[in-house]
Amino acid sequence: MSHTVKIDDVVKRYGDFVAVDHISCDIKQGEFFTLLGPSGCGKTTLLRMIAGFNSIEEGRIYFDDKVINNIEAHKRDIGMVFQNYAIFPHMSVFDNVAYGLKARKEKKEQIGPRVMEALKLVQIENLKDRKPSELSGGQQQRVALARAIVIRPSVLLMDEPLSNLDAKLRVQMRTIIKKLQKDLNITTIYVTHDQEEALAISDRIAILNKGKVMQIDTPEMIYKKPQNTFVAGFIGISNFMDGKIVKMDDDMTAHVKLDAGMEFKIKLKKKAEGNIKISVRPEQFILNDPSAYGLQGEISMYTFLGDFANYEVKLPNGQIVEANEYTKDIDFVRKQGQKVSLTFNPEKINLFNESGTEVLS
Ligand SMILES: Nc1ncnc2c1ncn2[C@@H]1O[C@H](COP(=O)(O)OP(=O)(O)OP(=O)(O)O)[C@@H](O)[C@H]1O
Repeated sequence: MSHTVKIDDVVKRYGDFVAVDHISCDIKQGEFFTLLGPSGCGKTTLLRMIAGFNSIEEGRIYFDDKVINNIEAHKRDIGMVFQNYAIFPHMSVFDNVAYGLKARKEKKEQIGPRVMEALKLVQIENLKDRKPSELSGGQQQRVALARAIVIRPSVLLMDEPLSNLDAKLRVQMRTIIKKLQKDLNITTIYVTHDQEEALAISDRIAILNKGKVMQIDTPEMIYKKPQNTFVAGFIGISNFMDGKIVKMDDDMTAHVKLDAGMEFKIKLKKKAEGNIKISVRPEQFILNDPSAYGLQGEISMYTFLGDFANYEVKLPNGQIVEANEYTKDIDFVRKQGQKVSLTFNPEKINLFNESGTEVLS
């Protein structure tokens, strides 16, 4: 049975530098949980702490209700997949996968069927006699995956397993990994810097920045309801605009005036005043004729992208925003230099405090 993993206020320092800065999160049994963030945010360091390759200086990590801080890596019952495959070049595919079972002194008659079962799960049973040098990158990564799951680990850890593969193979492999993870129901912690991959593959994502957790949520909530401007800016495209709350009604409706010249009303979770920031996704802008109410702008660039067009729109204050519009009919594609008015549904945007650290809407 696979474990829950509880990370409780853990810290890792390299000298004065804090690589993992009081991180906490609860990972459910069978969950596909991803650590996502820019380079150097501490995701590999945290994964290695869970694996037992890095010491845990402060805080605790639990597998179910057992503290694992002082348990050696090879006794933690984890499977690991790395970016560089880390398979043995002199051994056949079969022997690579069998290695972990032999090391655990599994019964001889069990090894063959278990290896074949794992190879079948990653769809490379026909390659069992090949050497790694006779395999493509994607096939090598399947060997690494088979080797990690053959021991039936309680927790599966993966560190950028797809980043050495080309784009098409990455998409294929992530589907295989996701399906395999669900079929085996193994609690999985996955590290990536690729936001699309994280959104596609995860049950929940922890967004990290500078060693701290910025948000833990489902992919959909991370995209639609970022808790701060870091997450809004890191995931997908967000147009940030400055403004002011000019009036607050008793029912928490804020009257907002944007510096770029438009007023709108938005329901907030709590009372607020003064300067604020909003973020608007390109697909949330509604483009209208210039006579209509909204932010008045001029299209400074457009890119036709098949089912939608992407426009850069220059606002009167000089700011350029990105807006997308579906192009069911090519005749409706707007052109450079054309004047437009932009509006949005306030329920679809996010409003943050001035420093961007807290979502207020
Ligand atoms: N052994 C070490 N000694 C000193 N600093 C380290 C060491 N290992 C990592 N760091 C630093 O800790 C920070 C976090 O590193 P980590 O490898 O966890 O980042 P990451 O989020 O996985 O980034 P990437 O996506 O680039 O792999 C980085 O700033 C890194 O330079």
